Amino acid sequence: MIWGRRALQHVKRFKRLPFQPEGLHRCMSAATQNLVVEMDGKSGVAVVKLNKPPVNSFNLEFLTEINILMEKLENDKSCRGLILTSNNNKIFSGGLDIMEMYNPQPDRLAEFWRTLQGMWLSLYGSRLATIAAINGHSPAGGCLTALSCDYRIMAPGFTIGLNETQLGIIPPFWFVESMINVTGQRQAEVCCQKGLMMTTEQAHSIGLVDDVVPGEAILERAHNEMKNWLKVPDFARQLTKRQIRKPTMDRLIAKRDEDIQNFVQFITKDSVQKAMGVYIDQLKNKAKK
Ligand SMILES: CC/C=C\CCC/C=C/C(=O)SCCNC(=O)CCNC(=O)[C@H](O)C(C)(C)COP(=O)(O)OP(=O)(O)OC[C@H]1O[C@@H](n2cnc3c(N)ncnc32)[C@H](O)[C@@H]1OP(=O)(O)O
Repeated sequence: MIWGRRALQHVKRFKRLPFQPEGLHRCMSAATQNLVVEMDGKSGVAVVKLNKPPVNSFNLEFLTEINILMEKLENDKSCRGLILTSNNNKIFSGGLDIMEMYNPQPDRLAEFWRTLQGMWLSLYGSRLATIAAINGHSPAGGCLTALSCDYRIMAPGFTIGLNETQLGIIPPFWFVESMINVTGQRQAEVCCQKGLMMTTEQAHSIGLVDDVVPGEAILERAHNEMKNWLKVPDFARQLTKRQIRKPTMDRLIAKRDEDIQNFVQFITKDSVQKAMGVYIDQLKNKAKK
């Protein structure tokens, strides 16, 4: 992948701090502008916290940061597992940054979508064992991110779902397939068509979420679950994951350009722009109240 100038600026910002002793093992902390990363050198588990106020929404720059970090972790032989969570204990991620899709410049819009595809491909196809510790609301693109992991733990009191149809948007086939692969066809049919935002308990009952744990205990639970995943020899786990996920990934890889064109054509329609404007006004007005 060729990174643009903006992306390279982010690479420079990703500062590696010196190894620091933590207990008996070494722990590395690092930070980009919008990500907090804690790497435990002994267990090989990286905890990545989304840290982009106010709602961890994914814009082009944030997605680029995540892609660069994923590449670093994939290439780091000592890293075996990734726990993805939020630094904001109320919102895991508000999904795609709606401002990227409102009055967009077509070139940036296409780059934005390609970068989202890249993020999904790297997380969904990661060699690492991946656990989403969902410690807040997780609509649309936030839900997709969680669906891309191997295991999901969610705190009660929040909502999650692919709610695109509620916004008059058709969820792309790879969003829907991600849901089907986790919940099964019937549940995916219902929740994607209706654009359901489910409570933690509802999500658990359809298998979208594997475990429900109070927010304050979610990271500890994620680390314990990670130990189970890392008991399996890496190569066996990785090749099995690849075998299961490859057909879904291949479908996007084969249609990547077509998918970008569809997205750009759809988003730039006058009717969609009008609806987007109304939705943004509603969000801003709600925030003011
Ligand atoms: C052919 C295929 C075509 C298209 C496919 C497109 C697929 C799209 C996928 C998506 O992910 S679309 C985005 C969907 N996300 C949402 O609809 C979430 C909307 N937000 C919320 O529901 C809530 O904001 C919340 C995330 C639950 C947080 O609620 P809270 O009450 O804590 O915060 P508040 O609503 O006051 O928002 C604070 C602040 O943040 C702004 N905001 C919220 N969400 C987004 C977002 N997704 N993108 C950009 N900005 C967002 C909100 O406007 C407020 O801003 P302000 O303080 O400046 O007013």
